[in-house]
Amino acid sequence: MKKKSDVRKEVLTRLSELSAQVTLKEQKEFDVLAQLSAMPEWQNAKVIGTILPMTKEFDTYKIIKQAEKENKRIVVPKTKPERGMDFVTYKIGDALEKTSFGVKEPVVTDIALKSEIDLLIVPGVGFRSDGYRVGFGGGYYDRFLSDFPNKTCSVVFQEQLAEDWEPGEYDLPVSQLIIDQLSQEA
Ligand SMILES: Nc1nc2c(c(=O)[nH]1)N(C=O)[C@@H](CNc1ccc(C(=O)N[C@@H](CCC(=O)O)C(=O)O)cc1)CN2
Ligand SMILES: Nc1ncnc2c1ncn2[C@@H]1O[C@H](COP(=O)(O)OP(=O)(O)OP(=O)(O)O)[C@@H](O)[C@H]1O
Repeated sequence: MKKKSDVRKEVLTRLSELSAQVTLKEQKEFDVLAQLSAMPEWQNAKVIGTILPMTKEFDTYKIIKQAEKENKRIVVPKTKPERGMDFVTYKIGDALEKTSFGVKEPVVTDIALKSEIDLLIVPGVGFRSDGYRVGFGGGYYDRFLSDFPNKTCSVVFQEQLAEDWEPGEYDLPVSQLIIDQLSQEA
């Protein structure tokens, strides 16, 4: 059994390697996007929660562009003191500011109610196949998910799968993982 901190380190190394393979990473992202946008929960969603990505993360701009094409409202996190987050409307081109952690957040804050977010795409570093996740260690999503009423999923590279660790008392699984189907040799 591994510690969550070791899983985080191990997966971040694999994500660095994947980020260097720009074309492979993009192919994986388009593969996952195709699976995601075929889901009934995506098709029925009016409001979708996602993130603004850092370099090693899944390029969620692909997801945001697809959602805009389908006239869906996109909301992304705006962090607050005490490890809280609001989800605020984001459209491509909106003004952003960088937090001390290095994540971009919208300047303007048009906050969505939790119950308005039909589908929340939860970020993470490592994932067990049953949906338990290791994040960057902020605990933001574990807090947010504790009373989130709607569908959750995560978009995941095969490189992020890590089974050999035990979730902690606050950890909550996402209800569905969407994993790239590209073979490692592709
Ligand atoms: N792209 C993206 N946005 C996201 C997340 C994410 O995983 N990915 N988050 C997913 O949760 C939230 C931000 N996550 C964070 C996780 C950890 C720390 C953190 O450890 N902060 C340190 C200080 C770091 C610094 O300022 O350099 C600390 O608070 O001690 C901050 C934010 C919201 N936005
Ligand atoms: N619902 C909660 N209430 C109080 N503390 C919490 C809650 N959820 C998580 N925490 C605390 O937050 C800290 C970070 O949690 P953890 O290591 O699980 O973060 P993570 O899953 O990697 O990050 P994130 O959820 O932001 O992606 C831990 O100390 C944990 O005890």
